[in-house]
Amino acid sequence: MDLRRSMLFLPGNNPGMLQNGGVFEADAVILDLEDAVAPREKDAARLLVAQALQSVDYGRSEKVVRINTLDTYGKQDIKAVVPCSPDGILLPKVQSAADVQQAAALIDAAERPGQKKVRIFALIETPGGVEQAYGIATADPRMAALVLGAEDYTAAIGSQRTPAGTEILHARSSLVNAAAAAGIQAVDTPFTDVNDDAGLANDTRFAKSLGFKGKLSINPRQLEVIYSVFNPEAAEIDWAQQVVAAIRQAEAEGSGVASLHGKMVDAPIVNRAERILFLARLLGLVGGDGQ
Ligand SMILES: CC(C)(COP(=O)(O)OP(=O)(O)OC[C@H]1O[C@@H](n2cnc3c(N)ncnc32)[C@H](O)[C@@H]1OP(=O)(O)O)[C@@H](O)C(=O)NCCC(=O)NCCSC(=O)C[C@@](O)(CC(=O)O)C(=O)O
Ligand SMILES: [Mg+2]
Repeated sequence: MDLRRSMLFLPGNNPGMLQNGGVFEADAVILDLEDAVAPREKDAARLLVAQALQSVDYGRSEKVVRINTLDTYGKQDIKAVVPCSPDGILLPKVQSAADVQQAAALIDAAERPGQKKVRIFALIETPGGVEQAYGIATADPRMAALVLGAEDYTAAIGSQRTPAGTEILHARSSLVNAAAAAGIQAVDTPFTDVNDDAGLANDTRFAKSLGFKGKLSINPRQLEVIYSVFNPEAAEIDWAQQVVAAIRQAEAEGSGVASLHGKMVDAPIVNRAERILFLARLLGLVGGDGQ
């Protein structure tokens, strides 16, 4: 499992933000050539992003480039940035499996021999994309995650964002289900008020409860809040350790079901506990044996 609690957007036309993007310890950075960049700045931003990929140390952050749609500047973007070894390409406004397959073929042609395969992240931000989410998630082996873009999506369905998020519940759940069925991750839409930490925490907790594995961010100040939600809490880790201990003891006694504080522990509960311990191990919160 790759750690993508938050993916931080860095506007591709802002040399300062591109340069500093490695210091925030985001699980992923997204060097943006699409909506953060005005049309007259597209060529300059493409050069800047290609240069940043080769010269800036983004540390442990996964390096992802959001390109433009393939019917605008996207083909030029792929040609310029893929040979600079990004870890992934975020495709905006994906509507169908064919969109992913067309991009995959272009990426394939642009990769240098021996280069690590570039993953694809599909930004789902249209009603058609939501309808086709499973086909998109399974369109190509390069697919790493489905990512929700709620601003474009709500504009397209003629709705408005609200704090409760009722208007995007269907899209959120559709993405989570499609991604889980395809065995990839779902990453939630950004929270656009960078000064409302409480609102961000609520929105992130809700996204996590639906099954999202991470959330986009647009400002480094949002990372700590998002991490605090996605990181397993001490009580969760403690529960997971007790579950694993209980099932081990039951198995030693020849049973596949255990009881913990009066509650049944069987395979799905153990799977959930193991996911928590896996994440805790990745984050160094427990040792290699889960203790
Ligand atoms: C929001 C704001 C203007 C706030 O500015 P503020 O000035 O109030 O920020 P401050 O916190 O005061 O900055 C303190 C220090 O942090 C530095 N700093 C800030 N942000 C940084 C950053 N991202 N990376 C590195 N550094 C950063 C800053 O340079 C300063 O450094 P320094 O001067 O050295 O102290 C700013 O963050 C920003 O521009 N964010 C990126 C916005 C963006 O990428 N949008 C497009 C992507 S979303 C999208 O497209 C989604 C979607 O697809 C979804 C859909 O469809 O639903 C769609 O279509 O909408
Ligand atoms: Mg968008």
